[in-house]
Amino acid sequence: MLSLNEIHKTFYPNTPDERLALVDVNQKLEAGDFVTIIGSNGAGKSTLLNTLAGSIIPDEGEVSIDGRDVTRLPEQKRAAYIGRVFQDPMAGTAPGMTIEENMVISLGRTKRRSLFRGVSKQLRERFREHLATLEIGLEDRLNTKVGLLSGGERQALSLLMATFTEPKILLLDEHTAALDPSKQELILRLTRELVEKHSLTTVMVTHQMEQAIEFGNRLWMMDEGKIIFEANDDEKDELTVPDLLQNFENIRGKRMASDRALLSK
Ligand SMILES: Nc1ncnc2c1ncn2[C@@H]1O[C@H](COP(=O)(O)OP(=O)(O)OP(=O)(O)O)[C@@H](O)[C@H]1O
Repeated sequence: MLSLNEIHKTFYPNTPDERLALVDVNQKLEAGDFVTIIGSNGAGKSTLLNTLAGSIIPDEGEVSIDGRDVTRLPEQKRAAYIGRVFQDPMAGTAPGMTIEENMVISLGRTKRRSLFRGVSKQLRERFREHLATLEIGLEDRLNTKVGLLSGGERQALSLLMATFTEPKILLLDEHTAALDPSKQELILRLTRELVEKHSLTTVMVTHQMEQAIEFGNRLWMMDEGKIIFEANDDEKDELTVPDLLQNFENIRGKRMASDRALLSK
């Protein structure tokens, strides 16, 4: 359903600041696959996610979703296929608008719907039902401005907004990294529930290796723009954090340099 063919991306080519961000990335995901991505500092993880989202256009190669070449489809047009949750809880929602208005906007991303047409009783009920599944009481706060919510509540709402429209692909960009441990747990529980409920094809970047092992059926390890190691299904289930670190050393002949990964191990 998602294929990445010979993707290359270099920032500032042919200058002293040249950075190889993606080098010959070839991968395919089947519908319902959940891949976690780990790697060293500057390995290209964010660039890969941005390439999927359409905020970065690769220099070479092709991204296709369900057989459609979307390589050059701009981010706004690709939004109908893609749900995304960022590291910063402030990034996925509009603080000056209410929960209900934010949900209308996320619906509008996928269906042609005007914010100004008003919200029918039926739609409001649907929003309420979705919010109730989060089990944090947001269903009773439809008219609360999102800027008043806590970081965890806001990230839960971002996650709901990114998933209830049933995108083809869900991108999670270290989406628990800025939260304290109890809120991380909440967001991870909701991630699991929402991905299962909507059978979403999911790509999750994380610095926490245990999270990368625990979640999903596939794992990609990146370094210097390349996917240097992958593990699928049973093979992935058997992985441990020391295995991952050892694999990195065996393949690259050096230790994985990831400040955050090592700190959060
Ligand atoms: N907008 C940009 N302009 C110039 N260079 C960039 C840009 N974005 C990324 N890079 C460079 O591309 C390489 C890959 O960066 P990227 O942010 O994708 O890595 P990452 O794996 O997400 O890193 P980290 O885990 O440290 O956040 C790095 O060398 C980085 O400095």
